Amino acid sequence: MSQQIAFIGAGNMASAILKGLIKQGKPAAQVHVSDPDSDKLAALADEFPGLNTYTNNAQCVASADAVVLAVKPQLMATVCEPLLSEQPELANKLIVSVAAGIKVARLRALLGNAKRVVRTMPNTPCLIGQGMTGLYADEQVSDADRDTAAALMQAVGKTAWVGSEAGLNLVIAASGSAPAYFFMFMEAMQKSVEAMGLDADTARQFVQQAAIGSSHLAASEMSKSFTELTAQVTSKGGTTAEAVATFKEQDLAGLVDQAMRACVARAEEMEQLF
Ligand SMILES: NC(=O)C1=CN([C@@H]2O[C@H](COP(=O)(O)OP(=O)(O)OC[C@H]3O[C@@H](n4cnc5c(N)ncnc54)[C@H](O)[C@@H]3O)[C@@H](O)[C@H]2O)C=CC1
Ligand SMILES: O=C(O)[C@@H]1CCC=N1
Repeated sequence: MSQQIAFIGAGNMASAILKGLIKQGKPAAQVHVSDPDSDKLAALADEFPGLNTYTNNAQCVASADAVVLAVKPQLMATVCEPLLSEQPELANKLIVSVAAGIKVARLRALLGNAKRVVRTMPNTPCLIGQGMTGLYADEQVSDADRDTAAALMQAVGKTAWVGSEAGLNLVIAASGSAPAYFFMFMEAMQKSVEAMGLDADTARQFVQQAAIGSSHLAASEMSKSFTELTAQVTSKGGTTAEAVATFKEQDLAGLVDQAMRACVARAEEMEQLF
């Protein structure tokens, strides 16, 4: 990929993706990033000599072949409208959005009826190259552009296409927002054993390694369902059975379902708002 790639916004997601790209061998000189926060830009420029940094979005996209929109959804309209008026060529470039809740049709409307729009939904494990990104594009987007967008996100983890735009909101619930659920669960486990007497560092170490080991085990045993993997831990009349029974009595699955549905509902609401 020898294209010039521009990132609008130098926050968590943009910096994760651009770091992944450069670590994979893309010359920093082919990467452009803009943000009003010059401290963020300076930190990235220190880490990646040759990286092109800007506080002006229009300058950032001027020579770009592909533009990654990585600002908060609430800001998308206020970022895109002046950018398009200063750089009308933007409408002809490949646009890759990482924003939740901004549909392709809305992005096209904000970007002068741009055809080449790909929506993506990454997650924060992209920061360490362990991300998972869902991608969606409609029939107006060429295979070459799809490949470019997927290659960008593959710099920071795995990717999968979803067949419908509504499916991307389900990816938000299952993956984009999901690190927060796992961290909350881990925190609740840590706090509980701390309250029962384990020191905080030891508690975190055990909970964290249990999570890492469990997810690696699940990934290495793809033929086993999560139910089967749970059964493998659960001795009849033993300790796990008591914990599992408590989760079932308290309807953990129902609670998770409610949270996932609230997440999807907010994504749908954002589609109307922004
Ligand atoms: N954080 C997450 O777990 C995920 C976030 N996303 C999406 O990624 C997008 C960015 O989120 P984060 O990276 O978490 O946010 P962030 O707050 O870390 O980054 C946003 C960046 O945009 C910059 N910015 C603000 N105004 C700007 C402007 N006018 N022009 C250029 N840059 C401007 C901010 O200074 C900040 O550095 C959002 O749309 C979000 O929906 C998608 C998947 C996961
Ligand atoms: O909370 C959010 O809206 C973004 C999208 C997925 C993760 N963070």
